Amino acid sequence: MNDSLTFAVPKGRILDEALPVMARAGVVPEEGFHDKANRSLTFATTREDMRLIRVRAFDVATFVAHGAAQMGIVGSDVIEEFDYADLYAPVDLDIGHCHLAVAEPKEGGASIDGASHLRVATKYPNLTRRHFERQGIQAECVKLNGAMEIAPELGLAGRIVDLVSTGTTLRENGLVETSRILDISARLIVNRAALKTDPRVAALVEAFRADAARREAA
Ligand SMILES: Nc1ncnc2c1ncn2[C@@H]1O[C@H](COP(=O)(O)OP(=O)(O)OP(=O)(O)O)[C@@H](O)[C@H]1O
Ligand SMILES: O=P(O)(O)OC[C@H]1O[C@H](OP(=O)(O)OP(=O)(O)O)[C@H](O)[C@@H]1O
Repeated sequence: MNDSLTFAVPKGRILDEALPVMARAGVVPEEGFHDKANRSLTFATTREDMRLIRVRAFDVATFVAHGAAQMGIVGSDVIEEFDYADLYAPVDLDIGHCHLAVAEPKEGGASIDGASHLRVATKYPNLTRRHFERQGIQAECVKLNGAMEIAPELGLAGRIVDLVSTGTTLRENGLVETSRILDISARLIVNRAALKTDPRVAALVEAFRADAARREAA
């Protein structure tokens, strides 16, 4: 099997935590990867048969689900939002911990919504709709790609659904968390067809799994 393997990583905040985990499984980028001025999106690794691509977090799942990359690392928020049938997430990497939550203005601004219909600003419309449906509430989602926290103050939506880690962003924007939807951590993801047909993918899954088990036991 001479085809090159492609491993997708998110360009943002998970990356620093992911690199040591990848290294322990034998996935090590070549020089140039850490150079902030480098605009290249594809990088060689110390394995001749593997390259890395560095893309937006949501796009990691899309590349892997379509088999354009055989494997990658992404937050479980992204996996749950897309729910791609061709994605398999076999290893919890125990990094990138945060949670998805509903938040509203501290001063009760969300009360402008009716009881059975809400407008919510979020990057996660599917998870948001599912969460409110479970309570018999129809959520109208306004899709934003960042800075959700300013939406209530500007009257775009009464509530937001966003990621929370320390809670600082909510606090500094006058919001309070009202319910927790999902606990999140980063996962190794693989394309199901690639896992079945390429033994190198199965071997890498085992390497990540063994490392996670070692860390859990430590
Ligand atoms: N505050 C946080 N603390 C810990 N993990 C977080 C936090 N915010 C986001 N994450 C995790 O990091 C992922 C976002 O990764 P990253 O920052 O690489 O995204 P990105 O591709 O830069 O985002 P964007 O598409 O918005 O540019 C989320 O999907 C989530 O799993
Ligand atoms: O609870 P905290 O520790 O304050 O973290 C939460 C913030 O982190 C994430 O944003 P990020 O910094 O990734 O920027 P983004 O808005 O561009 O997604 C998230 O969307 C929140 O805004």
